[in-house]
Amino acid sequence: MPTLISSRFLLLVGESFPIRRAWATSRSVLLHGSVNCLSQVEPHHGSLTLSSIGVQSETEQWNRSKSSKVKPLGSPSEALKSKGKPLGINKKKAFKVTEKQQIESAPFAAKSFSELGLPHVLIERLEKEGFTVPTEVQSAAVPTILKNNDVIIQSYTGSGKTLAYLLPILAVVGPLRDKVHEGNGDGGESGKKLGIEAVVVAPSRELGMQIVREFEKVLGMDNRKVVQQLVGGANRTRQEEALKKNKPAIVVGTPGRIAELSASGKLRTHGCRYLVLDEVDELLSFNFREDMHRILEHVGRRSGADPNQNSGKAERQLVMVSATVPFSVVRAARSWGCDPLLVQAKKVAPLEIVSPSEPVSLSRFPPSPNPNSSMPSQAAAESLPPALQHYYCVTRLQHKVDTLRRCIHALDAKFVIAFMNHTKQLKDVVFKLEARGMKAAELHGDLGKLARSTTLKKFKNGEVRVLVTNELSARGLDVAECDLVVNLDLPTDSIHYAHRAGRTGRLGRNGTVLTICEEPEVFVVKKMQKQLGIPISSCDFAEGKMLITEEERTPTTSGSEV
Ligand SMILES: Nc1ncnc2c1ncn2[C@@H]1O[C@H](COP(=O)(O)OP(=O)(O)OP(=O)(O)O)[C@@H](O)[C@H]1O
Repeated sequence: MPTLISSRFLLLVGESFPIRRAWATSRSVLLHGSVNCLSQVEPHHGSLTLSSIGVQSETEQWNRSKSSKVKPLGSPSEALKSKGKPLGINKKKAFKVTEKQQIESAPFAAKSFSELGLPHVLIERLEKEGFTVPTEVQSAAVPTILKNNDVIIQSYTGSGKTLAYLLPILAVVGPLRDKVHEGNGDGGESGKKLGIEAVVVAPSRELGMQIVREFEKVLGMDNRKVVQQLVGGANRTRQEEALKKNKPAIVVGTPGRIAELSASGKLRTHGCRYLVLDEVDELLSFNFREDMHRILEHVGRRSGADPNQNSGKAERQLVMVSATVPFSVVRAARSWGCDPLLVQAKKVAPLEIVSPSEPVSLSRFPPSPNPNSSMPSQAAAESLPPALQHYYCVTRLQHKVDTLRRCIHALDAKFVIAFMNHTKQLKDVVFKLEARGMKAAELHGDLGKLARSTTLKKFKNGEVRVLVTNELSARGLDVAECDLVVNLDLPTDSIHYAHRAGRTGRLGRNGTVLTICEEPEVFVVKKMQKQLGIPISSCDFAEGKMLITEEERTPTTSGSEV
């Protein structure tokens, strides 16, 4: 589209470019792994890393002076180096910059799991499964939860929040637990006799199943019956039978099914020690209101205990988890938890925002006492993995799918998630992509459980290249290889943008996010760019290449000023 980009400075990836554009160009180099481009940059600046080009702290970079575009080389994390396997999605094309860039951006703390107070047997299991170094948020969360604190865990997508709560639970519950805890409560060799000891709630079946698999991975095949899935859409009678037969110590499920089983008396959770709310901001949305109320009132609450009394609160440990923690979550934590702490990648702090007497609202982002609160935007900014690169492309509605296809070819993306807002249109996009020879499949809530899990399996094993989906897949879905996220429709706000974007660039890997929009929608992209404090560069596709448009950079403002 020459007319669209003619007035701006244009970068054609793989061709010559002036060295003064090193910052923007370096991003393209990393994106495409083009040795041609690299060779033109290196003689002037030495080898580049993510931090050296400022991508790791893009917000900072964005706000800083334009003259200091190339930073000095930082030292790679020893912790990740010791893992010995590169995380890159472009492994085959990798050149020396790529590995350093990935190491730099990986969220690992320079610690081992043994420093976190976990039992030896659990650490052995972790090592067997290839988990040798905790991520930063795991290093902060595990000891904090082990000390019996109620917590909110907030860290960006793909930073390992699941293990951050799963490990301290397994340190106390089930066969891998610390023997110190053996004499506690009713006691029991495998922990089974104690009944349900941990309830983990997730907003979707897919996420629930994924959490179960993570538990099973750590527990090992022999112990996998310690955890039981209770997701909606699955056969309820079979779940009830499994509860009776296996007597699991941990259940993971969706709010509806857990509340249903609890109300019917088939799931007894009054003696439960842990209640985990994964994707808590989603769980507190209006849709889940009644079920969440039942769960919060019953799990870990002995019958007869007054929920308004502190004594009632202390019976269970509450763990709330999300990449985005809006005001409503802080309020919920204060109301339902006991002096909860906020755990982030490198810090643990008390919640100071709302007085404990304030009522909990189970609606999404309720009006806060401070109408100018920038909490949602701040939360979104902190939820983004640092190694992501963000672009937008302007096109007409009828050309969106073609732009998607050209983008996939230009970036040679292998695992693509394309988001839309309306379920009805997903099929049409799949049809168009397949007609052009690209393997695609739709994934949405109207499909049955089996169809959903089959599609997801096919996507994960590479049979399907493009997963066309809606908000269902925006949260929690962990497909490590996902290298491209495309917004075919604009997300409703920066929080939704952050969760969609977070399906790529997981655990320090590279990732690209492209928003395909029409001209009148560009202002929305600009607004999200400001709210998130990230650069979202304009781009186009021609001759199988990505053209990145250099735009005038305006300083970002905080979310509250937008
Ligand atoms: N210490 C670790 N070492 C290696 N891999 C890890 C480690 N911790 C987590 N992972 C892996 O990283 C991936 C991302 O973890 P996880 O899904 O828990 O991220 P998350 O922060 O919960 O993301 P989201 O916010 O999108 O739900 C998973 O595949 C997980 O198995």
